[in-house]
Amino acid sequence: MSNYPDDSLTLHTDLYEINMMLTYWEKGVSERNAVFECYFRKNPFKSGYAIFAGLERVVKYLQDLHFTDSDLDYLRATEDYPEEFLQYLKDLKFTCTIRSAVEGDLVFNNEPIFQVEGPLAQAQLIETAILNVINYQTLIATKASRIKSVTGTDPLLEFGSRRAQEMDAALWGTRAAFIGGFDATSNVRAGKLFGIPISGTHAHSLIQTYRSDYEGFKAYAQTHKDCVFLVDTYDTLRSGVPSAIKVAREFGDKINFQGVRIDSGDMAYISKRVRQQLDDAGFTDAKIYASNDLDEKTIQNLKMQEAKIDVWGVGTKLITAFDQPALGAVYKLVAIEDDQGKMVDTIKLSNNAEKISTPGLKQVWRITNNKKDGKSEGDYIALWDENPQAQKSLYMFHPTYTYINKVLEDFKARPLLHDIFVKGDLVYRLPALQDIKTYCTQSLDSLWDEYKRDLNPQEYPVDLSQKLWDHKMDYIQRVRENVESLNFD
Ligand SMILES: Nc1ncnc2c1ncn2[C@@H]1O[C@H](COP(=O)(O)OP(=O)(O)OP(=O)(O)O)[C@@H](O)[C@H]1O
Ligand SMILES: O=P(O)(O)OC[C@H]1O[C@H](OP(=O)(O)OP(=O)(O)O)[C@H](O)[C@@H]1O
Ligand SMILES: O=C(O)c1cccnc1
Repeated sequence: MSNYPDDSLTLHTDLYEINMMLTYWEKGVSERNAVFECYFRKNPFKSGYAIFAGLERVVKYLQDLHFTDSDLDYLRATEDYPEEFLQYLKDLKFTCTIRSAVEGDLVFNNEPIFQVEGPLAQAQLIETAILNVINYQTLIATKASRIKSVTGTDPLLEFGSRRAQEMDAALWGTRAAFIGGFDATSNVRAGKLFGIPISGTHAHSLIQTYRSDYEGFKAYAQTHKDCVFLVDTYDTLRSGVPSAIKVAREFGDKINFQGVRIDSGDMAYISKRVRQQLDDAGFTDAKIYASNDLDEKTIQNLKMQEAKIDVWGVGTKLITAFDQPALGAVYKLVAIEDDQGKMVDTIKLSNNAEKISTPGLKQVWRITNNKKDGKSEGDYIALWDENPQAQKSLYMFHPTYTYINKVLEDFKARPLLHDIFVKGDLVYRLPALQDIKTYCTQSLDSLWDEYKRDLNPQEYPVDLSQKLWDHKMDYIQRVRENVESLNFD
């Protein structure tokens, strides 16, 4: 496929990032301190929240960030970069400070969820990979959480690998789904690499091979202890389930007859009939598994119809984020060192108020009310030198509709962005995946139901401190005046 001996992730970037690095390097600003922040503008799936995921992969990517000889050979062969610049790339060492939300935490639209501070050229280079990873994994963890919100305590199996957008998406999507609430995956590699429990039944091909449900189930039972039989190959009620029951009776204790899987038809009607058949045969503990293009809407609807389904297998609609294939997180420069060595905040204007970036290095504070079961009151974005923890009361107001406001007296504020790397050194201990999953559940418990409901959730407050809001308005004004004073004639 390639003439090059290695495939380092350092080139997993858009060409324009390296082109900008060249400009910064030629102009002597590549080592200036810069701050970029990553955020998304709308919660995905019209959800009231998102679940942050992707940090582990980003950490591994950054730990190994360096241009290999073959990366440089490739750039030499394709781009017209000066040799001295390639030498600069060769010597480049990652020295940025990274602050980030942690995996499994709740994150919301229009707040920084990942922050990079460090030499401009480096911070520019890593934009693409960071967005690539966080956009996808956060999207899938959120979709998984939405599906989990309707399945409750029913086991939830991830079946998406065959439909995912290629292998990386299958693997890391599965991990994100596990964080968001799935219990197990059919992807064996994800089990090996991440320790996610693996689970599997069998396909229609097994039955087709033996040409009858009975012979297929028998062959499986002769070779496996745990058996879940797929009963819809020919006729679920007249052949599939009766054959499964026959085999389960014949094998008795030799197998662990866990249940049957249905994969087509009207799953409410069929599952009820299947339940009756299993119960009548005395297999009251046998579970009914269901799969077939399921998502949170279908599952909720099936529950409403009192379908007798115990275990849910979900593939395509989860792993491809079917109803919203991109999160749309962006990476914006919010501050840069000037030629006097002083940090200057920057802004990106837009006609659309939502698209105007918020200048300056910031921290996001999650505000909880001590009086109301410790539930979240909202997020409060403040300039880095502010400390709401030290304040007696907190004035929170909507950044656009400022008449929506409240004053909190008895509150806690905890920072959302944690130090991950400090000047290139990893200072964060990556948690075990199970702990991330548990943390995700706890985080969701801290959110009022109004923000969690599937349909038309309330908008969770993501507010700016008064100081930051004033600062932003001041910048908008200043940039406008600057533009008006320009004269190109
Ligand atoms: N009772 C139900 N209420 C709502 N949706 C259902 C119900 N039963 C099944 N579904 C969903 O309806 C869709 C039916 O898909 P489709 O039209 O492909 O039918 P099928 O039964 O899978 O047919 P095939 O035999 O070709 O696989 C699936 O997404 C399935 O999850
Ligand atoms: O429907 P999804 O949510 O995407 O879940 C994954 C699907 O993959 C399998 O079908 P497939 O037709 O690929 O193989 P099979 O022969 O095992 O049915 C399985 O039976 C599910 O229907
Ligand atoms: O184990 C299963 O039943 C399974 C695995 C992958 C896709 N569909 C079903």
